[in-house]
Amino acid sequence: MNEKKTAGEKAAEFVEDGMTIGLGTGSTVYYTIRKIGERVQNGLKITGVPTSQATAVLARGCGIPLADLNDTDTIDLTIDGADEVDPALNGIKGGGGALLFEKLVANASKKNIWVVDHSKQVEKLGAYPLPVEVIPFGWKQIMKIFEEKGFRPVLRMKNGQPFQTDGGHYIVDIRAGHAGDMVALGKWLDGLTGVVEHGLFLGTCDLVVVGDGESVSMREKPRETGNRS
Ligand SMILES: O=C[C@H](O)[C@H](O)[C@H](O)COP(=O)(O)O
Repeated sequence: MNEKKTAGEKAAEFVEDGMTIGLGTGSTVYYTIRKIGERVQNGLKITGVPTSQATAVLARGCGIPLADLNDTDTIDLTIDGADEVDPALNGIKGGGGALLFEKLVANASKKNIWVVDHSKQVEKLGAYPLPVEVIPFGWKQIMKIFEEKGFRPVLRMKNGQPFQTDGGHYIVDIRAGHAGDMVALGKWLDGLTGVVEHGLFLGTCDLVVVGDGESVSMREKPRETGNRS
């Protein structure tokens, strides 16, 4: 069973006529975008706000009308993937390098749904390498800081060159498992000069749709979960 497909397609059912929809990035939301595209061909009227160049290409190919985030007042719903999700629906994102645009779109959205296969569910965040987007100038200085903290940083590469995000930045993947308090880690990263964004999405997700074997399950954010960051 393709759990990414079942979860991704299920989430497309939340899209309603007239909505502005944030379109996430990755191999799971791919199926959501394809399904939304089918519904658009059958008369659904929506506007999509893509979170990456790859998603813009995919969505355009599916016939989904697109708008830039700068030309969008409110996004009704964003559907996106995730690399890890904990029981409070906090997560790590950015395995595909789209975290900065994804966070901007998510923060502008009234509701956020994540689509994942069952392997992405974890009790505690941090086993998955946490992507940190940094400016290319002086990136080695930031690596040093991460090394001193025991985060074992790795500059993400592609075809023998540093991987470049759609925003023109680099990604440093760090091992954050031992950090414990992810809120504190997020705040620390927010305050580091040269760090543009990080892949901790805390309090962002309202509903997760999980592909699990033959079935799909859904979990809502617990009420006590704090503000987005
Ligand atoms: O930068 C990429 C995004 O955060 C993706 O949504 C995330 O990596 C999950 O992707 P996938 O569904 O391909 O596992």
